[in-house]
Amino acid sequence: MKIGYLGPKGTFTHAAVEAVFPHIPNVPYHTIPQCMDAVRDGEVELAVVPLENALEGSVNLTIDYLIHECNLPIVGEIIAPIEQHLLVHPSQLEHWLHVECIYSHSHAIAQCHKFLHRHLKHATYEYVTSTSAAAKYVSEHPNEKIAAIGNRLAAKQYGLAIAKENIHDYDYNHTRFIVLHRERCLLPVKDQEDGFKTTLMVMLPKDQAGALHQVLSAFAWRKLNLTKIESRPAKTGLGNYFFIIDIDQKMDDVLIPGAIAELEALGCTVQLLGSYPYYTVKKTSLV
Ligand SMILES: O=C(O)C(=O)C[C@]1(C(=O)O)C=C[C@@H](O)C=C1
Repeated sequence: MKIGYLGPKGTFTHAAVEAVFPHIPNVPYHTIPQCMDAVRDGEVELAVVPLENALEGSVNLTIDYLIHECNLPIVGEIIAPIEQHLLVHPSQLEHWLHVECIYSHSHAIAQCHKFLHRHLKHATYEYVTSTSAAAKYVSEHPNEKIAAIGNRLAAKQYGLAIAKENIHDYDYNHTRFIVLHRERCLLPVKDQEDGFKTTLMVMLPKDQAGALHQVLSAFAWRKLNLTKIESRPAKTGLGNYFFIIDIDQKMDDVLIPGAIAELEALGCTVQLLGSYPYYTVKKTSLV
């Protein structure tokens, strides 16, 4: 068995994979869609990709590619703490306040806006596919006045120095990663899961007054606790949206199937994206 992840080596996704699947060989892919395609095409059995960050919100590319392009079931979730550091080539360490351009993943830059505004106002941003891709670029251009935002694992992997630690703007910084497989399956994880979730995609019937209220009632009167509801454009016309709904429990025989049947009776299209265990990674087991 092999696990694909958003690479190159040293991303937060890589750290999450190593923490939960330490004995399974892993393979880096350049982009989130490439990771998902690798599972669909059978190059790897599992893929781990970022889904949502506590400070910056959803990783839209993951949701959109999953819904519109590569419909794989979610079979697990990893929740990991995120610590962002400012990384520079060791030769630039003393001059980090003069870096002219910051390289990183858009989510990582967004998690550090207050720091960047306060200390590096003059710098421009270069958005790349991952934090470790940024670290790699900085390591390969020692004479440029540039820095990357990334983690300790990337600093070590690419021989960079940490100019400033913990530059994320709020202490509680965690990211949810989803684990994808071609079919529903049990994960090869030794640790006890921390709980279960069920994720649905719901498309409302067109222009119906109170439709969202009725959808929420189907969960509310069954006392199904929702941990997330988010809308994304259906990409079929202005005002057309689908909802991603996370329910705080495993698929059962009565309540969730009953809620789905009620939504369908209301004219909604419902798709079960997965019912899966989640694992919370402790700070010490990361980088
Ligand atoms: O670039 C990485 O290191 C990733 O694993 C991607 C990603 C993201 O997409 O949110 C993961 C965690 C952090 O929130 C920042 C970046």
